[in-house]
Amino acid sequence: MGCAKASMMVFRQPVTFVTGNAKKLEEVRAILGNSIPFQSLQLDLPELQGEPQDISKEKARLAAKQVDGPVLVEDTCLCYNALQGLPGPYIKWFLQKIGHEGLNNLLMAYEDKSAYALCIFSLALGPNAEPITFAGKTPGKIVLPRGPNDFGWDPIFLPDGYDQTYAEMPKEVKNTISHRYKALALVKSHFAEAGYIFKLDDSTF
Ligand SMILES: O=P(O)(O)OP(=O)(O)OP(=O)(O)OC[C@H]1O[C@@H](n2cnc3c(O)ncnc32)[C@H](O)[C@@H]1O
Ligand SMILES: [Mg+2]
Repeated sequence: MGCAKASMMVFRQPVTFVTGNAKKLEEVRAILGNSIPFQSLQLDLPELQGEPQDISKEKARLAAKQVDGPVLVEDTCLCYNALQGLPGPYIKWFLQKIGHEGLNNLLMAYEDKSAYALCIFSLALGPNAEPITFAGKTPGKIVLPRGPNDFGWDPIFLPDGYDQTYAEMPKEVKNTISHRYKALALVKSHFAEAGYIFKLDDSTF
C-alpha cells in the first residue's frame, strides 16, 4: 500500500472482508457484486463490549493488524426501543442463550415492540489507519418467529412497511432494504468518491 498523492491511495491487495459468519459474507457478496475489489477471510474476531460504533472500529483495527492491509468488517446489532437499544451489540449471546422465544419474551412487559436492525461497517485502510465507519439502520418490530431459520434473528424481525419477516421475504428483497444494504450503499459511495486505486496483478481497478 502506498500514497501517490494526498487524495489518491494505491493498493496492491484487495480489501479483505473479515468475518466468522458465512451468512453475512453471502449477503455482502450479493450486495457488493464486483463494485469493490474484495476478498474474504474467515476469522473469529473477539466479541467486544461498548457502543456499536466503537465496537466496529476496534474490530477493524484488530483485523487490519492480522491482515496487514486494507480491511472491511461489520458489527450487527438488534436494538429494542423499549429497552433503550438493548440487546444491541450483545444480540449474538442473547440469541444463542434464549433463542427467538426468549427474544420475544423480553418485550412481554412492554407494549412497544418496535426495534431496529443496525449494521456498522468499518473500513481500515491499513494497520495504523483510523477506521472509517458506515452505518445502516432498518426499523421494524419484533414478532413471533416466521419463515426459515437460516440466519440469526431474521425470523423475528418484521421490517416496517412489509408483511413478511426478513426470513420469509426473498433474499433479493432483504438485500435491497436491509441494515446491511444501507450501510454498504455508503461504503460503495465512499469507494466511488475516495479515489482509491487498486493495482492487482498488473490490472488496475
Ligand atoms: O465475525 P463476525 O462478523 O463478528 O460475525 P458474528 O456472527 O459474530 O456477528 P456479530 O458479532 O455482528 O453479531 C451479530 C449477531 O446477529 C446475527 N446477525 C447478523 N446479521 C444478521 C441479519 O442480517 N439477520 C439476522 N441475524 C443477523 C449474527 O448471526 C450474530 O448472532
Ligand atoms: Mg462477532
